[in-house]
Amino acid sequence: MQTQGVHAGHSKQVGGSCLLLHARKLQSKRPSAGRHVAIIPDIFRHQLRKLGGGLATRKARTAVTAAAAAHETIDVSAEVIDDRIPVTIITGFLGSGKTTLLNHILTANHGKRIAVIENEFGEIDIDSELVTARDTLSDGEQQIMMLNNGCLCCTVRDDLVKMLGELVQRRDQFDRIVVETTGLANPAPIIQTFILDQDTSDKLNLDGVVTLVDSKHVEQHLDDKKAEGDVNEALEQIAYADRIIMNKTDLTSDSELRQLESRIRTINDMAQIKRATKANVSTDWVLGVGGFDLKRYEEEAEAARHSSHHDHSHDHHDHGHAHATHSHDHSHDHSSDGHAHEAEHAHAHAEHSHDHSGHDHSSHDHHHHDHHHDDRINSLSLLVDGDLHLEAVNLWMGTLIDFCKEDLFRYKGILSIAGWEDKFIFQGVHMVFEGCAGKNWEPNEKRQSKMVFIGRDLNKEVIREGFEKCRVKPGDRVVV
Ligand SMILES: Nc1nc2c(ncn2[C@@H]2O[C@H](COP(=O)(O)OP(=O)(O)OP(=O)(O)O)[C@@H](O)[C@H]2O)c(=O)[nH]1
Repeated sequence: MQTQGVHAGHSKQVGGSCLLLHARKLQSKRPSAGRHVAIIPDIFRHQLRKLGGGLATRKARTAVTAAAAAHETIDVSAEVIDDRIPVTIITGFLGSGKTTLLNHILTANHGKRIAVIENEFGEIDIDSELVTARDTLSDGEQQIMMLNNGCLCCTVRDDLVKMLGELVQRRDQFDRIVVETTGLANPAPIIQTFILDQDTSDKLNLDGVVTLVDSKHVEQHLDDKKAEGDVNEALEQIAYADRIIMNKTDLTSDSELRQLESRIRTINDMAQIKRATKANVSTDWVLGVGGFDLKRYEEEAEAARHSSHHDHSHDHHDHGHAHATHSHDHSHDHSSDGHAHEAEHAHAHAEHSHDHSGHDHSSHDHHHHDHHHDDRINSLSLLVDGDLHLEAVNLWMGTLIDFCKEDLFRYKGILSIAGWEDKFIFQGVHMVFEGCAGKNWEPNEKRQSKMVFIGRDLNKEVIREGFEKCRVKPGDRVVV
């Protein structure tokens, strides 16, 4: 049985406790801290009250409550093995290549035993027949379950929970679960099932959302004007993704692909993107994503930082980043004035990243600036140099989450809090927030805070200004 990353366990099982205890740890370090309520734990408690749990499991909450009642100290550095079953959601618009990817995963040589849940609208099961890989699997290996006659995100959501429960009973027969949604599924409620349903989240760990994009046809679906309140599924499937496969590249030109990638980036500046034909990507890249794992996020950011320092070469074929039309000047001044700026293109990704802290993005010739799309769903990446005031961040984040509510789809960040030796890592889905102390800032490491928000109708200007106001400015009194 594969145990999915010990780090995942650390963040998900004890996300709440490490955060709360971190505040206590600070108190013991600094006598003055006791007078001030640690703000991020406040947000966390607030969300727990509202949602009855979320990303923190019942186990974690019990541990926190018990520890708080007994005034005990929990070893927050202890790694907790996460033995929950990892689940990958494959989504993407009709015909984008989901079943093709599934076949690829089922036949690839990765040594993992996979159970599949296929969702189809109609009563007649066609999709499972298209999973040609099933013919090559022995009876014992066949774990393909069909959820017919309804969509996972609405009518058959309870069936999904039931089916997952059945799989949990047979967990010795496989290592992970892959769920293929219908082409018209809105991934949000499916994701929430894994986060908010207590029994499900206790036993299953949502590893990542992989979205297939039909590079030839997706734009027309993105442009679909929907009535107020209706979901544009193609947009939402991109917005919630941890991995995006721009499939069917054989049907499009390079310049179309660059243009599409720029547009995808404005919708989701958090996901990694790969171009492919026949969904032929490395299975490691789609399985074991750790998309909801704080430690993993920190590691990726770290890798991005190192690669940006040591390797400015780009593999255009692999990640297809739209650099051909960017005019990046890597000799520009990276010493920052520390202002919060919006990085409208992908700069902080494990595979490809730059540290452009503080430089003026408006001076770049970004290809997608020429192509204006009125996508109500988009992403905002912010980066400021220096430290942030704890209380200001608390207030700002709490207000933002409360105000945006369901319009805030996903967000992640790594913050530099004044007076804290370690980084603060957090992520959230709608109003479910999870955060925890990360690694210490290295002595020579530039302290800075970055955040990515993906949502609908986000008021970028207001969010940017709010973030900027959290910065510690020269002469500020820092309260920790
Ligand atoms: N030209 C081309 N065709 C592809 C590629 N990938 C998949 N296809 C074809 O596109 C069609 C749809 O692929 P599927 O994998 O069934 O797509 P899907 O997302 O599962 O489709 P639905 O279940 O209907 O939503 C099939 O005929 C595939 O063979 C590709 O990279 N290039």
